[in-house]
Amino acid sequence: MDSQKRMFVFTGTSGSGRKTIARKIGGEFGLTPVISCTTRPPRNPAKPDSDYHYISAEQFEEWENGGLFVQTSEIDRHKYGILNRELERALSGEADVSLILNREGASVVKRLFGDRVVRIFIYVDKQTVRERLESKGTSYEVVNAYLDHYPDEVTYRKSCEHVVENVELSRTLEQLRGIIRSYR
Ligand SMILES: Nc1ncnc2c1ncn2[C@@H]1O[C@H](COP(=O)(O)OP(=O)(O)OP(=O)(O)O)[C@@H](O)[C@H]1O
Ligand SMILES: Nc1nc2c(ncn2[C@@H]2O[C@H](COP(=O)(O)O)[C@@H](O)[C@H]2O)c(=O)[nH]1
Repeated sequence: MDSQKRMFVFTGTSGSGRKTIARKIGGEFGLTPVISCTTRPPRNPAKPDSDYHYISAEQFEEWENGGLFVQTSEIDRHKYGILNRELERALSGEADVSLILNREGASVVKRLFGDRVVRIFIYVDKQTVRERLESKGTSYEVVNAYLDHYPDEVTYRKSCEHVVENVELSRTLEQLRGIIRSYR
């Protein structure tokens, strides 16, 4: 693997806007996204998004037993993990990479890759999470699951290299541009 590549890890509280931010900032800076596998069904099964590789529980278990994942986590009865080959492919390219992980995953990659990993903690308050998710039609169960995780998730900010509150998107993106440029 190329030791020069940075790994920007977007972590934080669920529903805070990490996917939106990672997509926009990743596009601007040409970051290579590392797509996780999950056994969670797509939010809209009729039109699966490209946020994950959606795989069966059996397939996940087989790959997990075969040691194919860098790390795995179980969240709300669903498994999530980054494949070694997916990360290696991303790191063998020309660009820095981006990952979206919970605190467990972020801690593992930090331990494995040290200073190359920059953890950016994105958060908003609980009420804002609820309002944003409800406004995009997210189910009651999913909104409540996100909010249940909030107290545990928010404590991880102290461990991260950067902490950004995502209130006004344009301001968040400006802050992030400054952060990413400071590593170049
Ligand atoms: N600054 C912002 N202002 C208003 N709405 C926002 C802002 N940032 C993101 N959103 C909206 O909030 C919702 C949640 O964003 P997103 O799906 O990116 O969050 P996430 O943290 O990746 O969630 P998850 O925990 O599902 O990974 C989306 O509808 C998104 O468009
Ligand atoms: N430890 C890992 N966490 C991951 C991975 N891929 C995503 N995630 C995190 O899971 C939760 C739930 O995601 P959701 O899209 O189902 O709401 C969220 O915090 C993600 O950041 C992974 O490979 N490892």
